[in-house]
Amino acid sequence: MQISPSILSADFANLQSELDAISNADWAHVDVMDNHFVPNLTLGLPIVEALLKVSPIPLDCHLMIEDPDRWAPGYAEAGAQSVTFHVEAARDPRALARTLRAAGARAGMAVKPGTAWAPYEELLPELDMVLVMTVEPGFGGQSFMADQMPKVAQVREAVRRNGGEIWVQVDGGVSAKTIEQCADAGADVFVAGSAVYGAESAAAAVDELRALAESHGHGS
Ligand SMILES: O=C(CO)[C@H](O)[C@H](O)COP(=O)(O)O
Ligand SMILES: [Co+2]
Repeated sequence: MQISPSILSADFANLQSELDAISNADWAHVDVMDNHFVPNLTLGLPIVEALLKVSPIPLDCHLMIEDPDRWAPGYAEAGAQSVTFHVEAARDPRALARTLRAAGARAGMAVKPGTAWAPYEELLPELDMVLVMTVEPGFGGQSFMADQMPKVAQVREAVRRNGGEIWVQVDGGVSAKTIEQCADAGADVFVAGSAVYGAESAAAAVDELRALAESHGHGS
């Protein structure tokens, strides 16, 4: 069970200290948005390169961008430890996942709430993580979509069948109120932005979320 706080809800003027505040987390989730794939603009490769130099924990880069086939490899080459692209935007997800792995990153593939999982199951051997979005991508602080839990369970079942060590991540509206149902459905990596950075102590929120997930996990 791993916790990946999203720095989307952090103070962008003080990202180094905001990363230090979650050094007890497993990953720092970095939401890259390009104003095209989603109607919001955050940060890109130069900022990720700067964060990689100072982060006490590895970076989990969630690319909400058009043309990830072109842009995602640069994040892996820069040293990002995990790079997740959206399958809706990728021209050749299989080749892209292979390129990310060859550059030394874990390869993640994300599916939006309206995207079915079944057509992509055959890509599992190329992947280290599947991200099931539990909000429409684009903004932090949105309401959790419990109707995505059957998809989380479907992905977990496919991972079991595939036999690989593939993580199942949920992202969007994850909090102390919603994390247990995600763990019950089969998620094992939990992104939380507002629930961590909106808390009085970000580190305490990370510990609380991890304890809740671990008490409900599927045991892998
Ligand atoms: O990818 C994202 C939005 O597209 C963010 O990672 C996500 O929304 C985290 O924020 P919160 O926990 O506040 O929902
Ligand atoms: Co995200």
